[in-house]
Amino acid sequence: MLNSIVAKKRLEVARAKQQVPVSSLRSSVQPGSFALSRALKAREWGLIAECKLASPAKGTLCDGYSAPELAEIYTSHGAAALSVHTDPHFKGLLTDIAAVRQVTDLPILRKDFIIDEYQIYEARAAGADAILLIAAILTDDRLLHYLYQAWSLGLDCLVEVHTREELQRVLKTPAELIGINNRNLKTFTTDISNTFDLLPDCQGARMVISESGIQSAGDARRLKASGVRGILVGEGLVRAHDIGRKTRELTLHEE
Ligand SMILES: O=P(O)(O)OC[C@@H](O)[C@@H](O)c1c[nH]c2ccccc12
Repeated sequence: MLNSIVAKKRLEVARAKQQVPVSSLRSSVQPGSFALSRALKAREWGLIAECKLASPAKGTLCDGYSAPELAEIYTSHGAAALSVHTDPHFKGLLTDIAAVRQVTDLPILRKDFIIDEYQIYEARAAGADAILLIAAILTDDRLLHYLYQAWSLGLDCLVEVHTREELQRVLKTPAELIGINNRNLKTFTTDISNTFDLLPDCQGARMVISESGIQSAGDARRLKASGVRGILVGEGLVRAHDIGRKTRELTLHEE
């Protein structure tokens, strides 16, 4: 599945480059100001709430709300930042970032499969503050190159790992934000114990975000107690009976 998504992504990027060449995209970009890392540093605990309308494994997850409608709910209920899917397998579009930007001042992470520098310019041109870099689909050289490329545009990078081997590779880079994905991208099953397993290996000044499969305030509390700085949650929010209330719950607002 991951391989087929990446193969389609290459075609998608090739088409986009034909429509808007990298030179014009580059000249239209205003640098960002590292809003995601600033927001996370300003608090002990942060919820990155994801606008996730569908997933390849489960199909439609949310048909009652659009990405900007979800963004408004998340913003008014205390999320620290937003993640916006821009890949079609998740019913996402690049234009969703600009639409979400219209309704919120929170930092926006572009959630996609970044395999080309072009997508980093696209992300910033669309108004994103951060990108996801997935270690499993990037070589060491590319990962490092994209990190510096993003930073030169004032964009933060959430660098995602699922295994200890990926984490060791990422620890050799200066990545500041590490996302431990609890979802195995090959089987799509989730288990939050993956965060507890890998967390002790994350040394230094890195901030760790636990990603995927997080459902309850209990999960959030256990992750916070273990030293994680925040969580990235999609399904647990969009499938909740009361999305605003679930958002508030995962911000651990009462504590
Ligand atoms: O919906 P969940 O289980 O809360 O997961 C959110 C987020 O972590 C997930 O969408 C995600 C994390 N990394 C990814 C990489 C590709 C696609 C999707 C993802």
